[in-house]
Amino acid sequence: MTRMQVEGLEARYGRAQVLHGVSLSLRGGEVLCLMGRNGAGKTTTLRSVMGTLRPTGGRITLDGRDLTGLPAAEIPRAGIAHVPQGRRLFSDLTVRENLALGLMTRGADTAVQEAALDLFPVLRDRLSQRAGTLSGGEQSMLAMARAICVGPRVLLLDEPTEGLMPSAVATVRAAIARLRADGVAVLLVEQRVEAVLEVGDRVAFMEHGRIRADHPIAEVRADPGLLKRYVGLSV
Ligand SMILES: Nc1ncnc2c1ncn2[C@@H]1O[C@H](COP(=O)(O)OP(=O)(O)OP(=O)(O)O)[C@@H](O)[C@H]1O
Repeated sequence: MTRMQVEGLEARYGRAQVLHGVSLSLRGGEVLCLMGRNGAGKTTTLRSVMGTLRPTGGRITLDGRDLTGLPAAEIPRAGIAHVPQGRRLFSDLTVRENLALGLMTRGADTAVQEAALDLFPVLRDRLSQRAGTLSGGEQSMLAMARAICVGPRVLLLDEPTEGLMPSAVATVRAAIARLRADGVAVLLVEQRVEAVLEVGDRVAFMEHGRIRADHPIAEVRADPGLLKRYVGLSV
């Protein structure tokens, strides 16, 4: 079974150290939610795992293989896909072409694309449309569909439902549940508590570039003090 381990990850922007030894571990078929206040380092953690920001310390392993310091292009090939903030689609390329780039990453076959389109049927009608002309919600769904086309063992999602209409939010959550059932390990940065409680198995709370607490979802439900302390939310 898939297992990703992050140990003592450190990262900086220029002279400012932002991650001070982030450790977490994630298994296939599990959704780990990363929560914390603005600026806690959630996005930086995902970027450091993907190698788009080169970590200055620590180790990342996937099923025992050390991925630390690999060029950013190698990380998706190793099986970790990312839906970043801002989505980073190729806006001049069509929906079909964006998905094809996902498929090429690890040589997934078109059945994987069909499965992704089954999760986001709205994209099926827009395969020839340029990504840049999709609505914001459709772009978010395309970014997720493209990541699914990689055929990842681990999927990193940075606030995938941000700015979406309720119906699209439900579609994205259903997709996360499907991936989990298929044994994908999901690391989800999410601000919305109800989303975390619905799709999460565990919550890791970040503060000032460190993981301060890591709890099964049942404990988060039972102890609203955790959300209040680390996210400033009353539920
Ligand atoms: N490109 C950058 N250059 C310099 N500092 C940055 C850069 N990106 C982020 N930071 C800083 O690093 C810290 C962590 O940012 P990060 O985006 O990881 O936080 P976050 O937990 O994802 O926050 P949010 O919930 O607001 O998205 C913040 O203090 C932020 O200002």
